Amino acid sequence: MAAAAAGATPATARKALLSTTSTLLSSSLARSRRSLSCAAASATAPRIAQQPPDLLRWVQREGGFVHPGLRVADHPEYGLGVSATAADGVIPPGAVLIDLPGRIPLRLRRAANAEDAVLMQLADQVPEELWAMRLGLRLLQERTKSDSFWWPYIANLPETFTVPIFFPGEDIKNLQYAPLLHQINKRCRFLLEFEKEVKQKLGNVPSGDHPFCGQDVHSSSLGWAMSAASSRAFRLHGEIPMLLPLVDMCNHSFSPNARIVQVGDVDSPDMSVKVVAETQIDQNAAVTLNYGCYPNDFYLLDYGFVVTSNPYDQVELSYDGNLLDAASMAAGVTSPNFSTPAKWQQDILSQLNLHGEGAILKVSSTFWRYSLFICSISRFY
Ligand SMILES: C[S@@+](CC[C@H](N)C(=O)[O-])C[C@H]1O[C@@H](n2cnc3c(N)ncnc32)[C@H](O)[C@@H]1O
Repeated sequence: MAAAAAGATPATARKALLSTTSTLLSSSLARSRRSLSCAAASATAPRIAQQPPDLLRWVQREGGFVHPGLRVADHPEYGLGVSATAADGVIPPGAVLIDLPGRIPLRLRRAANAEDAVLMQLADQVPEELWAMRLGLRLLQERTKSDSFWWPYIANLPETFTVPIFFPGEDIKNLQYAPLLHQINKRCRFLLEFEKEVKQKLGNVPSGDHPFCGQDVHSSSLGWAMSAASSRAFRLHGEIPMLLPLVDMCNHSFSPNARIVQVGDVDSPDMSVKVVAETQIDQNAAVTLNYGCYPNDFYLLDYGFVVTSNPYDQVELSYDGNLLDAASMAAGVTSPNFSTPAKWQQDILSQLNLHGEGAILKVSSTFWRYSLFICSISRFY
């Protein structure tokens, strides 16, 4: 992801907020199942439970199907992953790899009782673009229950996530890409504000209706839950985001060897979610899914990784005449006129969608489009 010549940033305010926020969000996530306090990120994130139950067996016990030639194993770079075993021969295209009955996916549902009603009221306070926080609230609710049906799933989740809201302030600053910084900033600010709203709401709730079993919820536990949902949820029919145990152990590839198929409507009793082999899967090969054709800033923000040579990557460029004038003067140009372009120059900027309030040019990383941009700019001056 290349850096863009974007507008000036309110550096001091942002620095202050981000350093406060990252300190707050990277406090530690305790190992105890019932605790909602949070831990600093590490390269190979430990799981919520030190010795989590076997996820594959749990899925089978709850009526799901797992292809006998599959296992969950460490991936050298991506954490855990699903892969084919060495022993069972190749898996042919079209084979069902995983089949989850409707009771296994975890999603936010309309309120069935008082504690769910409170949860829904909190979820309704979350803007739609932060859908992962809504689903995260549901996950957090299950994480606090001592008898959660989903405990074997939750126990296998990472204790920490490598998404930028948990980066130290210095690392965030080094990202140097204004649209991404804006999103990180927005999320951090939201978490700090939402923590207050949650505390206020829960302060008036009778203990029996408390959606988190009376536990304190703070920005780092909310951040954990939001990151778990953003990096692991899938939207299938009806665009309802769901956490899909075991399926979400599959890592991402733009050339995946498997795909997800939803069978039946999300509310129908016979709904199920399958993972089906798209291509032959060789012994020991990783089972991969395509998480979506998104640019790298999206992948970094929601998933905490970037894809090398991402064909969907793009950068946003904006034209800030004052900033360019200031930079030119700092570089020794005596009278730059970036801030007062002539009519013909404005026309070129307009063609590039760089003229006018809020104008932004999205440039894909494909070489010829960069070249076109550079040619246009060099014609400009
Ligand atoms: C849906 S989970 C997959 C299971 C995960 N590896 C685990 O250990 O639980 C998505 C996360 O896996 C990692 N991941 C998946 N695909 C990746 C890839 N192609 N490159 C780097 N990291 C990847 C990232 O940490 C991402 O947030």
